[in-house]
This record gives sequence, structure tokens and C-alpha cells, in this order.
Amino acid sequence: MTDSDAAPTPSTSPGHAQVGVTGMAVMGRNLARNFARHGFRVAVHNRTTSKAEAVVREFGHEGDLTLARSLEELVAALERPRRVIVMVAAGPGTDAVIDELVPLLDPGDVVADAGNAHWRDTVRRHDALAEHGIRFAGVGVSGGEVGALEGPSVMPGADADTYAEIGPFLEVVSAHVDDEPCCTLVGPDGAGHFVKMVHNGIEYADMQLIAEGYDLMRRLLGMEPAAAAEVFREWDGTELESYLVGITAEVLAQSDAGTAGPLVDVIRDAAEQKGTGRWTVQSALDLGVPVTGIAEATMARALSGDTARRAAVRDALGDQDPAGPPARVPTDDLRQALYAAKVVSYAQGLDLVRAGSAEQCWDVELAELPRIWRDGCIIRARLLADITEALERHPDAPSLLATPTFARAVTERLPALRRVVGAAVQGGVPVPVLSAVLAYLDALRAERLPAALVQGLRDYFGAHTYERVDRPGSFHTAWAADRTEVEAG
Ligand SMILES: NC(=O)C1=CN([C@@H]2O[C@H](COP(=O)(O)OP(=O)(O)OC[C@H]3O[C@@H](n4cnc5c(N)ncnc54)[C@H](OP(=O)(O)O)[C@@H]3O)[C@@H](O)[C@H]2O)C=CC1
Ligand SMILES: O=C(CO)[C@H](O)[C@H](O)COP(=O)(O)O
Repeated sequence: MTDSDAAPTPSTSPGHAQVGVTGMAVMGRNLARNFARHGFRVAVHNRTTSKAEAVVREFGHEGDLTLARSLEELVAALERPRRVIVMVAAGPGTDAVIDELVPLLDPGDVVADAGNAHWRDTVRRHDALAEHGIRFAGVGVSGGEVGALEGPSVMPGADADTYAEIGPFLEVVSAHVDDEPCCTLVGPDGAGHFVKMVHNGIEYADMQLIAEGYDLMRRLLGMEPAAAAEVFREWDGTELESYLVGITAEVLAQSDAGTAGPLVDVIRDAAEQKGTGRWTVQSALDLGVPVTGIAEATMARALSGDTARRAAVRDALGDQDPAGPPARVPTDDLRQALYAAKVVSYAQGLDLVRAGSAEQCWDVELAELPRIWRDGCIIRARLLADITEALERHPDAPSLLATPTFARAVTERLPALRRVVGAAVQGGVPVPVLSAVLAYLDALRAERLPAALVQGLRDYFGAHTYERVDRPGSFHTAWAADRTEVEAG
């Protein structure tokens, strides 16, 4: 019997642990191990105790891991002020844990929710715990199972004194680039979870863009998954270098043991979602920020999962395009199109953070976000160093797209993006994010938009009035009478 096979025992030294983690599923377990590997004394707890026992049994040799069989034991195991990290299923699961924790804690203790909470829940929980004198942090964590263990990107939202208690721990275990932690206080209460939500929205757009690129390789260029994998592997050494492009090559190259064909061909084509993409779009709608790439990526997941409707419409309309054979585009056009579209979806996400921060008075420093996303997180990419630099140089730019570096980068790639979207439309390959991004760019660059006609129509049916380009004021045309124009109110 080895040491790690020994049955774990509850803590025998109250107040010994520096940090407690409750929630021993993939993320919490690995985050706890990450703390322990960095020399912190950690107490671990899980609702189903056997999972916490397994963590101590299997990984106790990695560091100072103490088992807590209940939240009472977890709290008792911690030094003061206590630091409890909650890493459980978002929503009711998180509320259940917090409700049980609160009576066990004292004023000054810190609860940090590191799950994917909705930022409005985080604001609510922050305010509710403040009434008990308990400090609350909403901590966005990205990196998946491996990132949690080896160094995630961490996006904490907290009051400064709360961050002073928990931040140094988070910074140590986060990913590092040039000795800088991929963790910084992004703002108070819900700011961290808002930023994590937008991170995930960008993640949705990134993944859908990659999927569209793959679909075009397959359906326009006739490439098999293994050949597409090679292209993505090659792209991972270019301006598109990123975690998601790298793992795309791996997923596409994977064979299925059962069929001996590509695994991707036997995976059901219905993309699921846990909510963060949808929340991003909902928040963007509330704030009036056009995050069209993220929105189309979220809708694309919903459409893919609507299999009954897909089958019904396919049967009714047929899937043959009478327009003829699809146009071919070089893979270099695809690479450029993906890069331009990726820049736009980052720009849209950052616009949303700017608007959310302004509305909530969070004072989020925008350039800090691409800086802490450079490593550890799912959207880590070479591009993020350039975005950081562009935003540091031009902090007041109204859009990332208006900074010289990215204005040039996108302008140079616009012809390729247009060729790709054109070929996809002609070939009947759906590219919702690529085409939404192109439309967004064309609309932003247009001297005049047909919004003028929309205003005219609104005035016609609802007397909603319109403004004129040649003089100030609001105007209404008496559409139902003599059609003269009057100045309104
Ligand atoms: N998986 C990922 O890649 C990432 C996940 N996240 C977020 O981190 C958090 C944890 O994620 P993950 O590790 O995947 O685990 P899950 O989201 O699958 O949640 C499972 C954990 O939540 C606990 N739990 C669920 N309901 C309750 C409840 N009512 N009371 C107490 N505990 C409860 C479970 O305990 P039990 O074992 O007893 O069922 C288990 O420990 C989530 O908020 C998730 O959104 C963030 C970044 C990445
Ligand atoms: O936060 C994450 C990554 O950053 C989680 O993996 C999250 O579950 C991803 O979202 P979805 O499940 O909706 O694809």
C-alpha cells in the first residue's frame, strides 16, 4: 500500500489551511491541486464526500491537501480571515453552497465564486453577503481542466480589500507570461464574471469561425478531415496561432476506433451550450452593443441542435443548390478571412465590456483583458499581445478596429473575406459568423445607411419622428394628411 492509497482523514489541525475549495469536479479538483502544488495549505470539500476523499487519496502527495467532510469542517480547517473558493455548478448549486456557508462564516471572511456565474447573480450575492460582513469575489476562471491545474487565466471582480486577501493566491496559481500573472483585479462585484462571460462569447465566435473554415475546406475544397487538420496545424504557426486552432488540428486528425474513419464524422452535429454565450448576447441587447459575430455563433449552436426542424426544412426545400458548382477559394483566403473575422469578434466583445463597465461604473481597464487572456484561457492566441499593445497605445479608440494596427490588418484582409463569403454563398455553405462580420464591417464603413428609410417608416406608421441631416430638431411628416413636414415638440 502506498501513501497515496491511505484513507484520507479529516483535518486534525483547525485553522491550518490557507484556502478552502468546495466543488471537486474537474475544475475545483485541479484548482485545489494547483494551489497545493504551489505550496499553499488547502482544504478540499465536495457535496459528495467520496470525490473529495479521492482527491486527497490520489493527489495528497502533491502538497498540503486536507479533507473536509462537510462545510463545517472546511470552515474549521481555515485560518482567519477564511478564504473559501466555490467551484460548483453555476446557478442554484452556487446559491445552495453559499446559503449553507454564510451562517458558518464570520465578518471579514472571503467567499470567492470561481464558477461561471451570471454577473447579475454575482452582484446580488456580493450585496447579500455584505449584509453579513462577508466579503465576496466573483472570479472568472478559464482554461478548462488542464488550465485549472497548470495555470488558468483568472478574471476576478472584487472590492480592493477583498482582492488583497484572495488576489495574491490567485495570481500565483494563474498562468504567467513574461513573469506577469494572467490575473488582475478587473473591477468590483460583477465585473469579473461579466468579463468571463464576454470571454466565453468570444470563445463561441472563435469556435464557430474555425468550424466555418473547416466546413468550407470540406465542402468547397473537397478536403478530408486529415487534410484540413494539416492546414490548421500549419496555421497554428501563423498569425492565427491559438489554443483553439491547435486543438482543432488534433480533433480533426483523430480517428474513430469503431469505424476507423475520422472521429469528427461520427460526432453528432448538434453543438450544446451552458449559457455564457446566450448571456453575452442578452447583455449586448440590453446595452445596445452589436456583437453580431458572437450572436451568430450562439444562434448557430441553437440551430444545429434543432434537429427536427432541420430535417423538416431539408425535406421540404431539398439540399441541392441549383446555382451550380461552388466556387473554390485558396486556403490562404480562408486564413485571412478567419483572422479578420477573429479581430472583429474580439473588437465586438471588448465594445461590450466597455459598455457594461460604463453602465455599472466598474472602471474596467480594457487593455488589461487581452493581457490576462494571453495565456491560460481557451481564447489564448498570438493576436492578444497585439491587441494589448494597440489598446495601451490608443486607450480612447472607440473600437479596436479604429486603432492603426487593426484598421490596417482588417483592411488588408477584407478582399479575402469578401471572396470567401461570396464563394460560400454561391456554394450554399452556411457561414453565419463570417458573413455577419463582413456585413458589420461594411455597415460601419458606409457613408450612409438605410437606417434613414427605417426612420421614415417609423414616422409613417407611428409618428415616431426623425432627425434631419441639414438642421437640428425632430420632425414629423403628416403622412395621412397633406404630407407637409412639421417640427415636432
Ligand atoms: N468545465 C470547464 O471547462 C469550466 C467550468 N467552469 C465553471 O466552473 C464550475 C465547476 O465546473 P465543473 O468542474 O465542470 O463542474 P460542474 O459544473 O459539472 O459542477 C459539478 C460540481 O458542482 C457540485 N454541485 C452541483 N450542485 C450542487 C449543489 N446543489 N450543492 C453543492 N454542490 C453542488 C457537484 O457536487 P457533487 O459532486 O456532489 O454532485 C460538483 O462538485 C462551474 O460553474 C462551471 O461553469 C469554468 C471554466 C471552465
Ligand atoms: O467556461 C468555459 C470555457 O471557458 C466552459 O468550458 C464552458 O462550459 C464553455 O461554455 P459552453 O459549455 O457553453 O460551450
